[in-house]
Amino acid sequence: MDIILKYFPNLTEEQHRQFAALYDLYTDWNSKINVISRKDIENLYVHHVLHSLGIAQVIRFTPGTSVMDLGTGGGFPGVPLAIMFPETKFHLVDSIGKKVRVATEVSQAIGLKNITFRHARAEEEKQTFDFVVSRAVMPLTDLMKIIKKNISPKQRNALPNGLICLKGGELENETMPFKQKVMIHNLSEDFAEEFFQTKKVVYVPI
Ligand SMILES: C[S@@+](CC[C@H](N)C(=O)[O-])C[C@H]1O[C@@H](n2cnc3c(N)ncnc32)[C@H](O)[C@@H]1O
Repeated sequence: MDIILKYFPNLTEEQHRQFAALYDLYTDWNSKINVISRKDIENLYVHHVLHSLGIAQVIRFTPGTSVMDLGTGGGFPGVPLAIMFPETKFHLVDSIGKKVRVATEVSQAIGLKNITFRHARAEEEKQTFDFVVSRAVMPLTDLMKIIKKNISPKQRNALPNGLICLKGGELENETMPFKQKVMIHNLSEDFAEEFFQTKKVVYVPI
């Protein structure tokens, strides 16, 4: 938890309480339904919570914005982002029902009001959003094909919208089709310590 405060020292009391509660909740749920590798649960704050918040280093979602988390698993990056941006609406989608259950239970236990869930393949989700976020789910080009239908058409003077994902490895080929507009942000070591080698936030405005 200290590592979250190091990078986000201005949390409200409510956010502090919510982040602090995650450890016991995920430890408990993870012993019943595996959403985080069991030996990694000790690293919950660095490998999962802080890593998810890497997206908050790149974009501050403005109040009223809507965000879908595609392939959220046990709630990453969606749950930490929903705590960080209480005025933004998050919709977390995953094709594995028991993972969605864990994310739902954790969110209810900490009293998150700005979050909804869907147990479905993202291909079936028809709602539109300002942004889609995703961590460790599929290559950029596959994500793009799926989410084209989910990004709200841009209005005149609209705020930016697009796809933001946590990525690792060689991105040259993966980002090639989006070369002109892709923005790549390197996370610091604390934010991305060894986790899936995903040390970059890739933002493709649409
Ligand atoms: C490696 S896990 C990552 C989970 C989470 N994003 C995280 O970083 O902890 C990949 C997740 O994507 C989900 N997934 C893969 N393809 C999907 C699809 N087409 N629609 C919805 N969920 C999908 C899987 O069920 C799985 O939970």
